[in-house]
Amino acid sequence: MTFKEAEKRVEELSKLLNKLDIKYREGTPDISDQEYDDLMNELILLEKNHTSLLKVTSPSQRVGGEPSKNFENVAHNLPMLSLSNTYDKEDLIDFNDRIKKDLTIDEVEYVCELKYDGVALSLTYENGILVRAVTRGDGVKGDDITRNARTIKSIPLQILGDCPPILEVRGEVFMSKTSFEKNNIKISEENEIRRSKGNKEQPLLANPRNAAAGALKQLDPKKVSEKQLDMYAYQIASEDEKITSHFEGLEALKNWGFNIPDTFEVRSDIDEVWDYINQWSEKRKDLPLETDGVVIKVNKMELHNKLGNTAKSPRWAIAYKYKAEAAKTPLLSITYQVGRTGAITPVANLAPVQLAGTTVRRASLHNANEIERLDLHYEDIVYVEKGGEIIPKITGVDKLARKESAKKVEYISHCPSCNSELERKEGEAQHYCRNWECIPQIKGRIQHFVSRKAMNIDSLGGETIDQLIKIGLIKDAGDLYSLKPEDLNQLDRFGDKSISKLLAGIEESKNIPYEQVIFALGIRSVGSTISEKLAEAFTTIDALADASEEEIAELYDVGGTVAVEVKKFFNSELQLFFLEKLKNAGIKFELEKQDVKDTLDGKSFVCTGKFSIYSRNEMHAEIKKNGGSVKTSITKNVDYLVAGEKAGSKLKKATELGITILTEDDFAKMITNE
Ligand SMILES: NC(=O)c1ccc[n+]([C@@H]2O[C@H](COP(=O)([O-])OP(=O)(O)OC[C@H]3O[C@@H](n4cnc5c(N)ncnc54)[C@H](O)[C@@H]3O)[C@@H](O)[C@H]2O)c1
Ligand SMILES: [Zn+2]
Repeated sequence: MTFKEAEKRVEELSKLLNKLDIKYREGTPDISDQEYDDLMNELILLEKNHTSLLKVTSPSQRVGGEPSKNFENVAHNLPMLSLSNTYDKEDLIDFNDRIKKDLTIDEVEYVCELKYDGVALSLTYENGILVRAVTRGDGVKGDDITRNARTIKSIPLQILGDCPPILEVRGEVFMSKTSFEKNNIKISEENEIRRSKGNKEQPLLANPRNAAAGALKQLDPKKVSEKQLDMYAYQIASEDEKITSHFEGLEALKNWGFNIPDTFEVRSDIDEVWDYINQWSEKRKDLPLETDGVVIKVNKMELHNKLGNTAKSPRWAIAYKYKAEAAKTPLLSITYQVGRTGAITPVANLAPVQLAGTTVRRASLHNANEIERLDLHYEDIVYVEKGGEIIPKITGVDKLARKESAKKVEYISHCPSCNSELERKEGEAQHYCRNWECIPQIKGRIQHFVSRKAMNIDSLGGETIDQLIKIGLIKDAGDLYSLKPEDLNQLDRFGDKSISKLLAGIEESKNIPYEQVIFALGIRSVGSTISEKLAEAFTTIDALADASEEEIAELYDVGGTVAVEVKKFFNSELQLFFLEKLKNAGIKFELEKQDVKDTLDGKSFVCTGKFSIYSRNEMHAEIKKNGGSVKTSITKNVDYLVAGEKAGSKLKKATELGITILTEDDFAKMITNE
């Protein structure tokens, strides 16, 4: 490579790495970590061979991100560095050889720790009290997020026992796999409500690391606490003569009350380090948090000082990273699936590739925007990664491998099943087929109807539904209730046992409670949470059918979109025909009364302000459980206003209208009949 070529490549790589950093921090990396690290290593090598090309602004010289404008920026006592990293055993051997040579010693003892996948945080304690928590930022200065850090349970606010008057501890803040899942379930549930109100949905958390970073930067400490973050400490960064080894440091941290996992170990040479790496390569998947490698640190503190740091990382440590669960494979074709609501989902068919122990053949593409975002072309080589979902995700495209003749993927304009023209509303991501009789939609509606959270007829599988539709035995789920044994005899591979099992399942579904029946109807925007709310408010199907749009929209957490969809459903001839069949079959179209007490005697309530005993949702649930109803706005028909702290305009209006005002205590007494 000539100097000119090297210069050009350095510039190219710097630009690319800067761009990739931004996408990575946003939680939507364009490429896998390993590929990023390969590009970084290429840059480092070029800069090493052509020292005049090395600029202080190069990505190779920079640590992490930038401090943000939302928090006070604080300079670190000692810079918070990154770690040099490798995916190869060879590099570990080189690392060990170099240390031995530099220090002219024969043996080096190491401590191995797992590399926790989160964000670095520095904690300062003065006389044992936590006074400051600062993020890594650009390595020199970071964000003061002390208030947020205090909400993390595994961060001690006060040190146990004796400690130096000034103590700086560094560690990794992370979101456990369980919290990550819980947080995403919560977002999905909240999205159901947002959707129902026609509000914008919140994106799901991309991965635990990104989620932890995002949570730490919330401005409201209460929001941080809700995210259930954790922290593992991994280093004492302040002077402490008593501590002569990293191992002793970790033990001291443990005794002072820090959270230290018991996965760290002392290893007496590099071969033993390699054993540790192998030992954890699979086992780490059972740990409560994501880890992406092993950090290998020289044990003796005195050697740390002798070895010192580079601009970006300490010379006494290295990270060995496990190869990411990502793969590269050609895109073969795209299939467009039609869901029960007519929504179209594009799915990428891939050349089979091994990923995290399974063979991957398909990946979800979500919608036209996603295809656009990836700038996907036919025959592209794509990167697939396995996240939390079952179906892997395409994270990027190898644009360098793209053939010049490759054509951009154009989204379909007509339904792949019935050929109706597709519709896409302004501002919506999804395309829809609007043909009611489109076969996959019929099948989807029936599958939804029999699903576990709906009518729970698990003896009816997808293939059987296909056959029943094909033979013409069913057009909708209502027809299931008139199926006879002799009808089912016509099905392939469906013996007497299967027949009686299916019929029994159908029969049992007549006991499914009303709120689940509402969900089973498959009204758009009506998920299981909304179904429960509708069932509580309109205790029979006729009451629901007769409810006005305003009455539905007025229900707490329900909103306009649901109201429109419910009305649309009950105004549709086709749906009325379907309902008639269900009615004749004896499906439960009424709420069972046993759970409802009549303590509140049908009175209506509005709740406003901040409460200390109940959350708003709990209070609403109590009202309904005790036979009252919940309204969202004050009118003269409201019986009570329960006013918490900072009640505001509703309190004023209620007072003007002479509505009885209750405190939270009054309310609690009322429902406990005190
Ligand atoms: N895919 C992409 O597009 C993309 C883009 C940018 C960065 N990245 C990835 O991010 C890396 C750079 O991030 P980085 O600078 O935070 O480096 P890093 O995350 O690879 O390593 C340094 C960090 O490891 C953490 N750590 C975890 N466990 C530790 C332990 N036991 N002891 C000490 N430290 C521990 C510390 O917080 C430390 O700051 C790159 O190497 C790359 O893999 C990927
Ligand atoms: Zn169609």
